Amino acid sequence: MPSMVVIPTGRSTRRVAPERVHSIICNRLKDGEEQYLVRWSTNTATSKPPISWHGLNELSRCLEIVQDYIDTRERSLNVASSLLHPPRKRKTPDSESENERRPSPIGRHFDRSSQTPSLSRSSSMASTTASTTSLTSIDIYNGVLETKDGFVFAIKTSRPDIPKINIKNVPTPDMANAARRATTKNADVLIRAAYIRRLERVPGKKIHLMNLADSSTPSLRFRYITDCLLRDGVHKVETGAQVGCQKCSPRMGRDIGCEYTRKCDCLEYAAVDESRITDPEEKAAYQLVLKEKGSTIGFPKKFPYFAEGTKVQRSGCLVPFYLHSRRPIYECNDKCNCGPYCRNKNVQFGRTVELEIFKTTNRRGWGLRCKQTLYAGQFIDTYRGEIITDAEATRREESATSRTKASYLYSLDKFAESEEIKPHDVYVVDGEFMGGPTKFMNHSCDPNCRQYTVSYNKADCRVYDIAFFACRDIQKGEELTFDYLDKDEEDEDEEKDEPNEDAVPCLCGAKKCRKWLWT
Ligand SMILES: C[S@@+](CC[C@H](N)C(=O)[O-])C[C@H]1O[C@@H](n2cnc3c(N)ncnc32)[C@H](O)[C@@H]1O
Repeated sequence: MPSMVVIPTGRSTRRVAPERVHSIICNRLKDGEEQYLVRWSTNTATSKPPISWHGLNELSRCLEIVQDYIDTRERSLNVASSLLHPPRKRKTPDSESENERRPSPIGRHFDRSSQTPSLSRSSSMASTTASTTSLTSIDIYNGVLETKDGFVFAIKTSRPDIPKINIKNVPTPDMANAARRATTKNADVLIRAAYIRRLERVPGKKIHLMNLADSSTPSLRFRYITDCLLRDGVHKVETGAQVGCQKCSPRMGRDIGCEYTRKCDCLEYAAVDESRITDPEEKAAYQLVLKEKGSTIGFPKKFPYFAEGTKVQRSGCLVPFYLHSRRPIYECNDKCNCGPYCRNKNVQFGRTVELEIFKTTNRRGWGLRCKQTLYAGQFIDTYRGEIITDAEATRREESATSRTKASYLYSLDKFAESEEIKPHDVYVVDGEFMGGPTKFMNHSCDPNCRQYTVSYNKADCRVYDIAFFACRDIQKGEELTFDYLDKDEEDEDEEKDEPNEDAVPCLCGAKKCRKWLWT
């Protein structure tokens, strides 16, 4: 039988080992200290798992779990209810299912208000007994605590001197009352600081966090990544098979790479720049190609980005032709001969603008805005996450039990029709658990940003980047939004779908708002 360890408070060397924690089920203020009731995992099912109270100094490795608890508690208190709405186009895996195992003390208490708790001693009784034994002085139920290598573990025990409590009866009415009165201010501060530390580690320009609406912080379960992660069953065309432009060189045209050449293989599928076809013979050849739907290789191509030499604020921005079309952009890649400074490389170098994640005040959850003025066509960032199969996306959607979840699933179906990719073979980006700050971009029916397909490998029509560009000049501090429906121009006059029962009301506030996020 392991010996009982009373964890000295104020010693940060001993911390609760998060992998052993099932959930946090209650909070309280004890002698001015915020404490949280940890339910420990057990190997076998039991109605009396070990439970123990811990201060924040012991929970520094478990802040995600504390945050889950606080979020659920807030929802139960109805303070931040209905911030996020059920997704339509794609639903997300339900991290709330985890939360459902971690009932809020308030919700639980109300649910069971007609029941008489079977626990004969309330927590306050337990602490009264505490004065007589060291065991109850730290309020441990159904188990003992042990420390190893600075970590605290709980071990189930049947020692008669340890208070027994059935998990169904936790929180007790006394605990629920105390929880309702207790603040979570210190935990909120620690959670916010942990999130900011993570943002500081994201490469590139600074990402700020601002919340003037409430005390919440975006989920600590989110991991910032710089490249998408390919999950099971997702295959990218090997980089070995990637084709780069071979006939180009770093010293072509005006010393700026592929832009002025007609030889660039990467521009194979780019739009033909008809204004540069002046020779009558070439004009006739081009007409023939158009008629026969032949290859446009060898004709001058429209380059996607403004080159150096244009106005400073335009340099690197999308040219109007691409900005106003839905045409995919093919950038040069590592296999190209044009070298690292080719102007046909832009999105692949990542974000160069300073952003701010902020809490909206009209029930749209978090949003994203820029800390600097952006120009029409300026690249913002890509949408990143786990790339999963359609089957996995469906599984994650179906496992969602909450209808009040935000959607972070984005189908990579740009080439589905042209390449005859079957719907179940289309991959999906899930940006809920890992990704970039664009995860927080909200929808607007009158957006200031637009999403574009950017590919570095024309042989791969299933894995590509989704890149956000400003579609008009954007003032510093303006919220960045895009249209979630991403309709091609030709679809835009399509008849509007009637909203179904799961339709999410749109809160974008635009004059021409379609009223529904997804129908
Ligand atoms: C990709 S997330 C955007 C970030 C999200 N606001 C958050 O806090 O994580 C998409 C979700 O945001 C919410 N949302 C975005 N735009 C909205 C709008 N115009 N009206 C209402 N809800 C919106 C919906 O819950 C939607 O499922």
